[in-house]
Amino acid sequence: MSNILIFAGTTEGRKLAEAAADDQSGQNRFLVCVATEHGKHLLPKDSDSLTVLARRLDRREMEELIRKENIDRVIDATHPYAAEATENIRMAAEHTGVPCMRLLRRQAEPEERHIITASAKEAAEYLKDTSGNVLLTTGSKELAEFTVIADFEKRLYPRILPVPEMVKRAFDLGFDAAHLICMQGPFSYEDNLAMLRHINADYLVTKESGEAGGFSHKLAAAEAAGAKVIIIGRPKQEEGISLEEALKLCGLSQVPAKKAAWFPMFQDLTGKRILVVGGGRIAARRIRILSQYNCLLTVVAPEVLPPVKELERQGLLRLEERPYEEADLEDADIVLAATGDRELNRSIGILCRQKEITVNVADRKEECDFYFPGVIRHGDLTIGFTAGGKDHALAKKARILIERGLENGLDR
Ligand SMILES: C[C@@]1(CC(=O)O)C2=NC(=C\c3[nH]c(c(CCC(=O)O)c3CC(=O)O)Cc3[nH]c(c(CC(=O)O)c3CCC(=O)O)/C=C3\N/C(=C\2)[C@@H](CCC(=O)O)[C@]3(C)CC(=O)O)/[C@H]1CCC(=O)O
Ligand SMILES: NC(=O)c1ccc[n+]([C@@H]2O[C@H](COP(=O)([O-])OP(=O)(O)OC[C@H]3O[C@@H](n4cnc5c(N)ncnc54)[C@H](O)[C@@H]3O)[C@@H](O)[C@H]2O)c1
Repeated sequence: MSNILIFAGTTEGRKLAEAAADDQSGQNRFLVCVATEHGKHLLPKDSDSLTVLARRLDRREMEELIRKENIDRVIDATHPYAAEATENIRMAAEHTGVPCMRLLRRQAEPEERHIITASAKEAAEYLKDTSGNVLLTTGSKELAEFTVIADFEKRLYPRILPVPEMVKRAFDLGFDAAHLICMQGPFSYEDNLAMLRHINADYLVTKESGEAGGFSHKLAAAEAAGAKVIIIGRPKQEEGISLEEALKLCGLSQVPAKKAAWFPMFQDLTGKRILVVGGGRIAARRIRILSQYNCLLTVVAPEVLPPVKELERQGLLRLEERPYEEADLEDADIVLAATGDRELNRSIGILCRQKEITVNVADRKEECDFYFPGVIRHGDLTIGFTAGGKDHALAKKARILIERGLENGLDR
């Protein structure tokens, strides 16, 4: 019999817990720790083989738990950005002499997710060819490097220590007072997110500072704010084992994911405030359909196709011919992100989930709360088509086939 302690809080942690709950071998007892009741809610119910504990533990409490429960092995499946938890788990395991494995999702190399540069100079060179606001968190020493950027005093927001020499250096270089963020860290995820939002940042520049510099908080906040991260110096990839390896280590086999199709729920859209961001081919196709459902439609896009303008003339929607702004989400009940800009669509999806607004992201099915169906209306009959997001052309083909069938008198 072995006792295994799992720190969960990620999809991988949940999958491991599901496999543990299904374990019929009688060989293992699993104790799964998550930080919150919400986290517990997402996990399987307690069973003979599994107990879930919902509480944020400090290092001492972790050690007590490991000793009290006679833990033989620890698996850390916390979030990659939860660097503090990972450090506590590692230390607690070390102090109690229990082996500890870090479970990590296979993810893209940092080079694919972020812009990695060798120096501040190189980061500045990169920014020269971009537009949008930048939160500079590299300190005041390298500020001069960034003055090669055109309009640097308008685009850049340096975060520097509230020390007279440093503030003076920034002024001497020509930075604008209204753009200086003079504060002493450490900065939490929330602090970073608030600052990125406040300055409407498209970029965050940071050094690869390791944990003392709050690096992971910056990355997580930038992701939530939809800001691209430029890292000076190459970040270390955390080492760890995969979900498959963790399952094997625990003698478990993965519970097959329940691949249920999505339920076709027909919804009353009367009076619902629906925001469509984008006015191209895809948006126009969806706007045309939505305009038949008594909802309050708003379309925001710098360029829209003629059919959308025609619907505006008919008073069926409000049209804002300009780029999207975050404030557009205020008051929306449902949002469709259908611009040609992947990063923008993605950030709209993230913000909507944060604000609990139902969202459809036309270029990434994984980011959708609902799929837009192919639609047929034939008298009182309404038909929606989906191929579960797996074969869009099939949904279209089926729609056309049934439409023809209806026209040819299938309904008689
Ligand atoms: C039903 C329909 C409704 C509508 O759009 O009005 C619809 N897609 C249709 C057509 C279509 N879509 C695409 C093509 C190009 C050729 C091809 O790939 O086949 C064509 C053909 C065409 O346009 O002729 C490309 C595409 N679509 C999605 C992605 C991203 C991804 O898969 O992650 C990409 C790649 C984009 C890229 O590369 O950037 C995603 C989604 N598209 C969906 C709906 C949702 C689930 C649908 C399902 O059940 O499968 C879902 C998951 C989310 C959503 O957007 O709601 C409509 C038929 C309407 C009709 O004619 O009746
Ligand atoms: N779900 C689907 O069925 C499906 C099918 C094909 C393509 N797609 C994806 O859907 C997206 C849109 O495709 P499309 O063919 O309509 O593209 P498109 O190029 O015809 O239209 C893009 C629209 O986005 C608008 N836009 C660009 N920047 C904007 C901003 N900052 N704010 C507001 N609006 C902005 C443009 O003005 C334009 O109206 C693409 O990402 C495409 O990959 C989805």
